Amino acid sequence: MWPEHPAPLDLANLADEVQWLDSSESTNTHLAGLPAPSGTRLAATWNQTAGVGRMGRTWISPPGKCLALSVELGPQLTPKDMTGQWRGLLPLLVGAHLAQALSTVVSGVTVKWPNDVQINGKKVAGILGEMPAPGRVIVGVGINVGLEDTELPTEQATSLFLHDVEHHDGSEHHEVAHCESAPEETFSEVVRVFLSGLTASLSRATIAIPGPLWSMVRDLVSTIGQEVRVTFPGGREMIGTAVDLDQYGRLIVRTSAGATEVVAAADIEHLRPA
Ligand SMILES: Nc1ncnc2c1ncn2[C@@H]1O[C@H](COP(=O)(O)OP(=O)(O)OP(=O)(O)O)[C@@H](O)[C@H]1O
Ligand SMILES: O=C(O)CCCC[C@@H]1SC[C@@H]2NC(=O)N[C@@H]21
Repeated sequence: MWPEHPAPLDLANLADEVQWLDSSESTNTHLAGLPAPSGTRLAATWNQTAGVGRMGRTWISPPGKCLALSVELGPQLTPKDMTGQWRGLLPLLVGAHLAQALSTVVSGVTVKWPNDVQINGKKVAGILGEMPAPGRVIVGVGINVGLEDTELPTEQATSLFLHDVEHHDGSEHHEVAHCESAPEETFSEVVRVFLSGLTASLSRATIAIPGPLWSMVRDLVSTIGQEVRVTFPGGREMIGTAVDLDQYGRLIVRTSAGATEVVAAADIEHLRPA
């Protein structure tokens, strides 16, 4: 069972400043309200009461069941030009590292463009990048950890608990729980893999994104190759096949009439494999 009151995670040394919060309205908003840090700053809680999602939506986090974690990248890790290649690629890079970390305890993890992490096509985590002031970048992730099926906010959502990973010991048999360690220990390790991977990638790539990093991201984006419905801000819709990701993290979509559209911001629905 996932504990009703999970213990704080051990996030020591994962950022220059680490704040574990008993509760927070929104860990992103919490960090944005603090003065800019001189290094990286991390805030996390099991009890986020007014989580913010993409496009002003609500992020639902039942108490004790959903990890809310935000990191302000700080001067050393913030990409120098957030108007160019990084704008679209940063959320994808975060998603790719989170997918890799979750893959240590469950199989079938991919990234749905632009910013959802899914297990077998269902959303297990969402990512929200925000720039509260020029040069400040905060990346927030909400991970559905202990939700039972009656607690899922939508039919398209899932949780790690539903994949039996709360005691996972890192062995090959992802669907079976064998280990004696506390679920919080397992999950602290997942977060450690996620943040250390993200930090290492960012420290290698503050100006442009190296090709191998872009390829790593592209390989995890399950949207490529799918037939998709694209809904642009404003409501225009388009159906086509997502054929690739460009160097700016935009999705290339080809319609059946042969037109190609480069999509920078939109909601995507996977219809069926093309
Ligand atoms: N804990 C949560 N887990 C999953 N989805 C959530 C949660 N809380 C709120 N939602 C929101 O429910 C809505 C429906 O989720 P759905 O999986 O259909 O994704 P979507 O519309 O493709 O989402 P997105 O716009 O983030 O890509 C989304 O806006 C999603 O962000
Ligand atoms: O899929 C989405 O719409 C993005 C959800 C992002 C949720 C996380 S939880 C931690 C951080 N704090 C927030 O208020 N939102 C992000």
